[in-house]
Amino acid sequence: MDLKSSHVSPVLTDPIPVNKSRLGIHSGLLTYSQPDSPGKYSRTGSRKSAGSSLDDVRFNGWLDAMKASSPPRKKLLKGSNPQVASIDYDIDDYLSFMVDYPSALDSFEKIIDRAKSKKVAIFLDYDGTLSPIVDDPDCAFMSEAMRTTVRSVARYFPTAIISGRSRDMVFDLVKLTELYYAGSHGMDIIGPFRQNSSNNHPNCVKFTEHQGKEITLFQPAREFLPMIHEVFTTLLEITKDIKGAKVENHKFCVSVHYRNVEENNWTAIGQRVHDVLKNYPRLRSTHGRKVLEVRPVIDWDKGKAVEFLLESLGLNDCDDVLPIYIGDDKTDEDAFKVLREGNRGFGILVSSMKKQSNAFYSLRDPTEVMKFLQLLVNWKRQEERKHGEKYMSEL
Ligand SMILES: O=P(O)(O)OC[C@H]1O[C@H](O[C@H]2O[C@H](CO)[C@@H](O)[C@H](O)[C@H]2O)[C@H](O)[C@@H](O)[C@@H]1O
Repeated sequence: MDLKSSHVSPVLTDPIPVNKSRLGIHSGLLTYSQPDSPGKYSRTGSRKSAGSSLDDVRFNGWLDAMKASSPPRKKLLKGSNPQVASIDYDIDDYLSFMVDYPSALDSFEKIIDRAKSKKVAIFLDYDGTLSPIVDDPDCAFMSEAMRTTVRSVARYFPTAIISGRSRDMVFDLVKLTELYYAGSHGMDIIGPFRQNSSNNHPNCVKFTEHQGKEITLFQPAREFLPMIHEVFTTLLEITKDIKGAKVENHKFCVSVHYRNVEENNWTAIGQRVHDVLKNYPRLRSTHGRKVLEVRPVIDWDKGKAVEFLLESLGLNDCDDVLPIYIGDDKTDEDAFKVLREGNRGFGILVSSMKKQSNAFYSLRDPTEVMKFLQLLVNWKRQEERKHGEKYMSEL
């Protein structure tokens, strides 16, 4: 990706393909009143004009996806922690999944074979990767052991966290200054400053930290801030009567959680989000783990954020760089895809269930992620020790 030469805003101008087909499927019943005024930043009517039946089809697709993010549990492995929300271990499925996406722990030798004499860069998702999935998003804490491990990783490799949460929120959870952070699915990045790189992009602001370090703030969806705030307020209001619903403002995107909502209310929650978005053709919704994520329609995602950070780090088009991205949900697929298609590194999917992915390897849960990161650190330490010994013997 050459951000430098294009200087094109990632904001797309005409996001909604107009499909005129009418399939005549009736929509679900609304149990709430839509706000009279669509709000200052919305553009009423443009989605509605595509026909309500088309909306119904789209909505039904949403409902399927909402259900798909919550597959039924079958056989639970022993020793599961009851406080951890989603341990959907099905042993048979998991074993067949491992054939397609081998364990990164079992394949560690193979991985370091590729890493030898390369600069390894580490990209980490937060929820479900560094912290276990729990019922309350405010309580998704990472363990001290994981924090210590991530700190060691950052000592040896350039390391960034790329999360759907707001950048401030993910920093408050991780609390490590040694890393780079990208919040709101990569739409809010704090990265290193590099002259003559994508940092010259118009959406980049360079500034100097209090310790004197020059850094770059990149926010490609800045113009959406008031719109996102407005949508957040609306979604908060119209879901407040649904028990268990939770709406989070992540600055450049909004999360609507239904993990704690009774399944027979999922239609209502999906329908309300869907109806609000009819008034905002420049926003779309994606599916995470029992969460609908409302975000700007811009050509920017976690994959683009990886490319941006690699370029900022001076690691973009080198054959001697091996980026590794570890993540657990659909939004991480954009990053896996960038690495797979560019044949430049690989993704590791954190999952205990069978899934289709652009990743190459898998890890079952954050505990395995921590083991993998520790193996990487130990390997790097040994490499450095070997080089040190070789250097001394040559003196
Ligand atoms: O990109 P990520 O760092 O993985 O963030 C994705 C979403 O993570 C959070 O929600 C998820 O984790 C919660 C805590 O374990 C869980 O309760 C929820 O069901 C999951 O969807 C976060 O709250 C969302 O805003 C992020 O978009």
